Amino acid sequence: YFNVDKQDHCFCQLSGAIDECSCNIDTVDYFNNVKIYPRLKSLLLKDYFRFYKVNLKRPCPFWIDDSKCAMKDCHIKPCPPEDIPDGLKGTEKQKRPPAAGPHPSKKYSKQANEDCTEHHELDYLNKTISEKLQKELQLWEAYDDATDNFCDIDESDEEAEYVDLLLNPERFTGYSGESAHRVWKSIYLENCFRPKTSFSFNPYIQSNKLQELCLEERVFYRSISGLHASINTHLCADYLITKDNSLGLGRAKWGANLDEFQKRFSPENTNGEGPNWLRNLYFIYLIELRALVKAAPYLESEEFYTGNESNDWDTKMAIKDLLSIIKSFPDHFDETTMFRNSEQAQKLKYEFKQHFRNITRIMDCVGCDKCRLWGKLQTQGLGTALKILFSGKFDSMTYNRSLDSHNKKEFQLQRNEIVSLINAFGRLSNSVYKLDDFRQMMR
Ligand SMILES: Cc1cc2nc3c(=O)[nH]c(=O)nc-3n(C[C@H](O)[C@H](O)[C@H](O)COP(=O)(O)OP(=O)(O)OC[C@H]3O[C@@H](n4cnc5c(N)ncnc54)[C@H](O)[C@@H]3O)c2cc1C
Repeated sequence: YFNVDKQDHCFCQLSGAIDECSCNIDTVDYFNNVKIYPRLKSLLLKDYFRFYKVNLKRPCPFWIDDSKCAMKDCHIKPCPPEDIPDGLKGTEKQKRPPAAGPHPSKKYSKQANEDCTEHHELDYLNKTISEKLQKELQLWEAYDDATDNFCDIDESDEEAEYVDLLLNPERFTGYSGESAHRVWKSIYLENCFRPKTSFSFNPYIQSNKLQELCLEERVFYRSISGLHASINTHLCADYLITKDNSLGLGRAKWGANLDEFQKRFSPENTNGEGPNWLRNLYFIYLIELRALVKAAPYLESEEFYTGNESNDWDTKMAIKDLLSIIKSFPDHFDETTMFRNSEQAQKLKYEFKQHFRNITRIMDCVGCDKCRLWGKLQTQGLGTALKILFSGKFDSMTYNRSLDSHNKKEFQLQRNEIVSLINAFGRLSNSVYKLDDFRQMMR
């Protein structure tokens, strides 16, 4: 009578409070499945969010990747130019922020000083700025923006192309083996903070060692592990069911694969870790949810321009509606407990950012185009969320204040950052929703 069905193991440990947060799994399940998921599902069909600009040809900066994806379906179909809304073609004029090198002020400070010495009347505060200096200031601003970023931004990269995300859904691709493991290994081994007593021969981190890490380090690990859990949930939820190759992939049958899900997440198959990984999925969900509420004043004033007035208006209204629901969530993640004041905290924040940037670069080593596309999009989305939470630029926004153009400029997010943020959150929302399907299938 008390025997818990063995099949239910992935879920019986998945209840109660979410680590580092004050809310629990059931609250998120209900909030997501009933309120967020249906809204995001229709929002992500809109043109503004559908086209993502990305360079999938960047070589892996860390090793030579000679992998081949196991399936033909790994390939990406880039968008024919005529399918891209006119308004989006115009965004290419945005400038790529200079890559972090020496601060431009170093390069320009001598010149700037020379300009200033011309105005030496003692009390006179000259507020005019020469055209030349204005250009320099813009460059400084762009530099500051670039150093706030948690990712390298592809948008203005000359080789970047628009990809229609609806034509290239994230699902099972067969990408696995040495190449996939090398990417995950390198993420956990070199780019996640590691507990001191973790075994050097095991690149993966055991959950019972996490208490050896400080809060910020745990947050970093849980976010990455949550992203990994989300990717693997998707490949189980949208699996190639019909293996008959004669059907051709266009006509193949896709659907949920419960065995695959249990293989990846049941405690028996994962040394007890599966439920912790799923818990981390809820954690990253809360991180991105909080970022959205923090950036709400900015997003509410965004035009979502694609050149089609009525579509753009619908998108704007759908975003407002989504954000009003997100604001009603009772128990948001509290990022103010992180990176508190001390000099050491600043150093930690710097490391956090560097580690994360490295992870976004590792995405260029993913040896399957479709996985690379979604890997890049989701890490950029998470990077944008972290920038919103920790750059300090979004701290002083209040919900009631509509942003004037000056304010807006100060908090500038590029189109691709917005697209990746909402799509990445859409992926997490979809994973939480799909977990419920698996839960039902096990009953
Ligand atoms: C960026 C990226 C994107 C991918 N996208 C896709 C895709 O769209 N479709 C597709 O079919 N495949 C995709 N893959 C491949 C997929 O994630 C797996 O790597 C592959 O299916 C092999 O799975 P595996 O069981 O060997 O374990 P992997 O998922 O490769 O995991 C390796 C090891 O990591 C540990 N681990 C597993 N999950 C977690 C977690 N959540 N948290 C912490 N540690 C964990 C375990 O010890 C495991 O043995 C992607 C891989 C990468 C790197």
